[in-house]
Amino acid sequence: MSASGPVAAAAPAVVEIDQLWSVFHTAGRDAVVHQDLNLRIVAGEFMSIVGGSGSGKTVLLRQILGLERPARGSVTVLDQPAAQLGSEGAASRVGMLFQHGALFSAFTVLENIGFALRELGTFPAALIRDVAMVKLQMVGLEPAQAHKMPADLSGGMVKRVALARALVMDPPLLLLDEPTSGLDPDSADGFVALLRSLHRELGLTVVMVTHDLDTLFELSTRIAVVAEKRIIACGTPTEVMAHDHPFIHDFFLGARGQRAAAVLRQAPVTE
Ligand SMILES: Nc1ncnc2c1ncn2[C@@H]1O[C@H](COP(=O)(O)OP(=O)(O)OP(=O)(O)O)[C@@H](O)[C@H]1O
Repeated sequence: MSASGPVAAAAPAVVEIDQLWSVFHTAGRDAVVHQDLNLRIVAGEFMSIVGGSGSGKTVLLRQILGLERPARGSVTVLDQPAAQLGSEGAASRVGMLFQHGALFSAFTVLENIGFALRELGTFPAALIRDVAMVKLQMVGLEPAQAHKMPADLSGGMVKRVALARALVMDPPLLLLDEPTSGLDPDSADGFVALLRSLHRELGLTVVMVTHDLDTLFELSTRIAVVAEKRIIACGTPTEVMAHDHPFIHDFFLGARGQRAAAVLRQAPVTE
């Protein structure tokens, strides 16, 4: 069933963004990044956010994480204002994969993965180790990697460890910021395959920011396009590509976009 079909339409909202304004006060003036931006992301979908450089994609992810506050409007995540997610327990609701992995360099792989559980201060160390070990294997890493330091990992392994850390508390919502950036083509393909299988097997709702068209077409059930401070188009990849807007035209219909879109014709993404 396509994500835009009746099941997805009837699914509960995991993220509800209503009339959002994001405003930064810099150098004595207000810079408006989002103006009356609306977006609804439902359970089980893989929503990608695309837009030009500086269009406000990362700020949107930070709003969903509760790291930025709406100047006006609202951002609701799992029926709660995003700003109230707080740091305590937030990892059980939303997992975030930052662009460069952002591992703690002084911690081992296993310590990185178990970080959010350790911070809670309520679980015995042995249990945290066991859970972290399960997550390590879930992202396709061998137990032998558990005691390595981040500096000894390849780029692809760093991303996998960061993903295991984001999922350590089994959050229903996963945010990905440029998940394949900095990876060589083979590692990127492997990571995309992992994201695709975890999305399906764990029933995750995923929100991803990416510039990479191959990643976009391989994974997205829907795409939201940010331009002119709002969402100018939102729908299945095919629906969005049919939209008549100069950014969409340049982004999708250039030679690179056409090549990447060929994957849609071979194997349409389904839930
Ligand atoms: N903390 C901040 N203070 C002031 N301005 C900010 C802040 N964070 C972001 N901005 C501004 O908001 C705008 C949107 O930034 P954002 O990082 O969301 O863009 P983006 O779409 O993710 O860009 P890119 O694709 O280049 O990463 C930019 O003009 C940026 O300078």
